Amino acid sequence: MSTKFRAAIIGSTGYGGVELIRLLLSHPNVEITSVISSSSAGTPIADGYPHLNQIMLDKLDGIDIDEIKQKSDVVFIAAPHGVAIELAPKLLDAGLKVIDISGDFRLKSGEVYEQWYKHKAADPTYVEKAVYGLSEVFADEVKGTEFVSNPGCFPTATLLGLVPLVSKGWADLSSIIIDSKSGVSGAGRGLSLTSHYSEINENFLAYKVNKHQHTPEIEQVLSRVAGEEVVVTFTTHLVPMTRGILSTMYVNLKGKHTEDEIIEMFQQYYEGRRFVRIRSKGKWPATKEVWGSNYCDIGISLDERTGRLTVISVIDNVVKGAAGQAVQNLNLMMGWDEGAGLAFTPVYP
Ligand SMILES: NC(=O)C1=CN([C@@H]2O[C@H](COP(=O)(O)OP(=O)(O)OC[C@H]3O[C@@H](n4cnc5c(N)ncnc54)[C@H](OP(=O)(O)O)[C@@H]3O)[C@@H](O)[C@H]2O)C=CC1
Ligand SMILES: CC(=O)N[C@@H](CCC(=O)OP(=O)(O)O)C(=O)O
Repeated sequence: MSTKFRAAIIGSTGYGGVELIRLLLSHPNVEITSVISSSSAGTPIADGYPHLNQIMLDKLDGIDIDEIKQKSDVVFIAAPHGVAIELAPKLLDAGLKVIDISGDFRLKSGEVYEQWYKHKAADPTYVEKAVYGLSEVFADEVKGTEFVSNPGCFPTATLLGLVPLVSKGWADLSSIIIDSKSGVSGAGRGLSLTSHYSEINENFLAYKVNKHQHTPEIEQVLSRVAGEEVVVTFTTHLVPMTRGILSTMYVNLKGKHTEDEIIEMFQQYYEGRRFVRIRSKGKWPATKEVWGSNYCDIGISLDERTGRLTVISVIDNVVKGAAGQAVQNLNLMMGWDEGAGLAFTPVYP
């Protein structure tokens, strides 16, 4: 009998789910014991994803809490908003560990969740239990927890570029502007007009301006780190590529700091955290440099004329922004090597 930790994936037929399959298939401590679909139970997962032929023979299971309990130790939920609100409490009550990659348990205020997600909020008892899994910042809280709420893709890229500055007290908290761009896989596999080839090819557009659901998530974390309320301006854009997020953050500094000093402070903040790489002076990262990997690369530039800092952060939205960080969080929860199953090089070119 296998002694590996058994994982089930709800939403395994989506982009986040299928990336979890890719990562967990090579995880040394984990075995995928159930791939779950709410709409295609009984069919082989490779029917919808032929790249899994001869790699994963499993048929999709339906959603049955008792069966999931029999078959697994941890459940990843990679489904649209609202699904985990119903399922996570049942899975936790059944004694399972849960890692939810949707936004359902990220916001501590139900009122704020309902305002931004236009959906009834989760039971506050379970919201309280959920640990926000921004791995490099909240690792101590993730260690040993049963329930992780995985951060959103834009917040992951953005917060990793802002938290060191805010925690050090070097940022003018009223000045933060975030300009983010995402590849189309961030919108999931479902068809929609904006992800339609002829709409996005040779195109570049802003969307959900001042209305993006990740705004309160970014503000919640920055406020917590700062110890006072932080409000940001956050604009998202869609770019004609498949994977990748690039976030550019503009921040006025409090006090005088040189660029060298700021780069060194970032390097110290992330010392020993292998998945965050701070670029040296004059070097800025590109999405291709993290493609298919769990890295977040950050470049920093100080405009000495204005005293304004520019921080540029890149991730692969499906890996560090979703499935990769979820696996990193499982590793932290279990006390395993943080990089287990994630120690691969970005795909280049
Ligand atoms: N794509 C990305 O880069 C990121 C996505 N996320 C979040 O992760 C979640 C999944 O995203 P993504 O994989 O891109 O989305 P997809 O649209 O690609 O996949 C979502 C999957 O959820 C399943 N699903 C739909 N309805 C239900 C239901 N009622 N119960 C259970 N499962 C259901 C569907 O599969 P089936 O019909 O087979 O059940 C579908 O394949 C979302 O909440 C998203 O916001 C977070 C960070 C990054
Ligand atoms: C390109 C694109 O459409 N991206 C999605 C990201 C959604 C996501 O990953 O985050 P949640 O889990 O918080 O929904 C968006 O902007 O809504």
